[in-house]
This record gives sequence, structure tokens and C-alpha cells, in this order.
Amino acid sequence: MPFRPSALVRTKKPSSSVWLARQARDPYVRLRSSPNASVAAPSYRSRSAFKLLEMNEKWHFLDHRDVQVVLDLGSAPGGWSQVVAQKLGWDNNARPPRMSERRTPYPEAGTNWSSKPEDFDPLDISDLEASGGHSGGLGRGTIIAVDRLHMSPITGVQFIQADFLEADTEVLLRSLIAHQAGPAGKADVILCDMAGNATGNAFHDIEDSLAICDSVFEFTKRHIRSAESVGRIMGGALLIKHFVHPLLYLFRKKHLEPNFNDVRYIKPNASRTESKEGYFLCRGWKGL
Ligand SMILES: C[S@@+](CC[C@H](N)C(=O)[O-])C[C@H]1O[C@@H](n2cnc3c(N)ncnc32)[C@H](O)[C@@H]1O
Repeated sequence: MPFRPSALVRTKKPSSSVWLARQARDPYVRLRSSPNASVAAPSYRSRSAFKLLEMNEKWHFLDHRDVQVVLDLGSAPGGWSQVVAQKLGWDNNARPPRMSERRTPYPEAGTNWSSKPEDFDPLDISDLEASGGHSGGLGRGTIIAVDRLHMSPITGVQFIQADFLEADTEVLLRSLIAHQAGPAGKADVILCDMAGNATGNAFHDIEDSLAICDSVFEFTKRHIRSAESVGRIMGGALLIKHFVHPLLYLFRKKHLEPNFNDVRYIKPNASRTESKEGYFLCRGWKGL
């Protein structure tokens, strides 16, 4: 059969027209892609960034000066990491450090440390300090982001491309947190926006959400600062996305409420009404 280029030209399906129309109406999508984005109204890589901004505006879990170590689990494409970097004083609209100032760059997005340990020593922080890293200069604190997908670099954010559910990833995270926050190092805030690929099969999506929540909670037990050690009743915070379902409500009752001083369910305005997602904001880790 002769080659017909026209056969490659797809017509727009009705579903994509619906999607395009929804995007055009969506105020958060318009804000995100505004060509007038400036220092005052920066553009974000994801619509999700507005959810985090909105939740933090009300509950201020990122705003305290004692917040020094923040983990962003399921970070790509990077909207939440951008927000955290701004909150910790990393100005991503400012000129990024020149390569000559960054004797070794921040861990680059796309690097899988567990498979290429010779490329970067996560325990060597001399270059972060040299480039105005966590010890002052451009911003404060340590921000560590993890995703199994690639994420382009953000000033002030160390990115690990890895599957959070793999045991090796926790080993790597532990060494990064411990070294940069001191030997007894723990995270001040753990953010989790991870989601499996939605299948449309509610049973499967709930299972996925439960697996992620269980795993993040186990991790949190080992790596979060307690309210007592922070010296603030709401110190040590976990924000975790979940699929709204009675089983996740049981998860909250069983694991979150007994272990945090304050637990609340949030559905941000920026989260689409038809989406089944919600967030648990848990503040004040009691320490086990
Ligand atoms: C909703 S997106 C996060 C958006 C992000 N908060 C932002 O503002 O740009 C969910 C992310 O979770 C990641 N993810 C899901 N399961 C993961 C896993 N087991 N390990 C690492 N990342 C995972 C996905 O690759 C995806 O990038």
C-alpha cells in the first residue's frame, strides 16, 4: 500500500476538545502559564503548586524559621519544590549560581544515585555550601525531592530520581537527611503528592493510595522531627495526598490521629471538584 502522509495527521478527538476547553477555563492553568509571570507572580511548573500555596497560606506549616529540612515525595514536574524553595528563601527568579560558582552542581535531575553512586557523593555538601547552599547565602535549609520521573533542576533543591517504594531509596534519603541536618538529623516537613497512575478502576486506585500512604507513614515514623524536639506543638509536619475512601479514613484513625497533635482533611480549591483526591495535614509528631 502506498505511503500516505495524511494518514498520520490525526483529527482531534471529542475527548481532547473537552480537555482543551476545560484547560482554557481553568484559572489555575491560566495563572501558571501567564506570559506576565514575574517575581511577584511567578509561573509554576504544575497546577499542583497552587494547592500547596493555598494549604500553606491557611496552615503555615512551611513558614516557621525552624523549618530547615523539607522532603518533597513525588515531586515532578516540580511545582511543590518551587513553592518550598521560595518559602525557604531560594529565589528561583534570581540569577542562578554560575557553573564556575557551583564547583559541583546540585545533584542533577535524572540522576539515579543508587545506580550511579560514583557520579555524586550525597554526603559531600562542600559544594552546596560554596554555592550559598543550606548554610545561608541564597536560601536556607535543605530541600530534597524524589520522583521516579525526570525533574529539571530548581535552585536549592536536591533531586533524586528513584522509586520511593524501593528500599534503596530510603537508604539514600536517610544519608542525605542525616548528614545535612546533623547526625540525629530528621526532616521538619514531609510532603507527599505521590499518586500511582490512575486506572479508572476505583479498587485498584484505592489499593495504590493505601500502599503509598502506608509506606510514607512508615518512613515518617523514622525520619520526622518530633514536636518536642522542635519546641513547637505543631512542629514536625506531614502533608499527604490520598484517595478519598472509607479505607483511607481508617488509615487516618489508626495511624495519623494517635501520632500527631493535629490532623485535618483538606480539599484545596485548586483541586478539581471531580477529583477523588484529598490531603491529610498532620502537625505535631508526638514521637513514638
Ligand atoms: C501529582 S504528581 C506530583 C506533582 C508535583 N507535586 C508538582 O507540584 O509538580 C505525582 C508524582 O508522583 C510520582 N510518583 C508516583 N509514585 C511514585 C513512586 N513510587 N516513587 C516516586 N515517585 C512517584 C509520579 O511520577 C508523579 O510525578
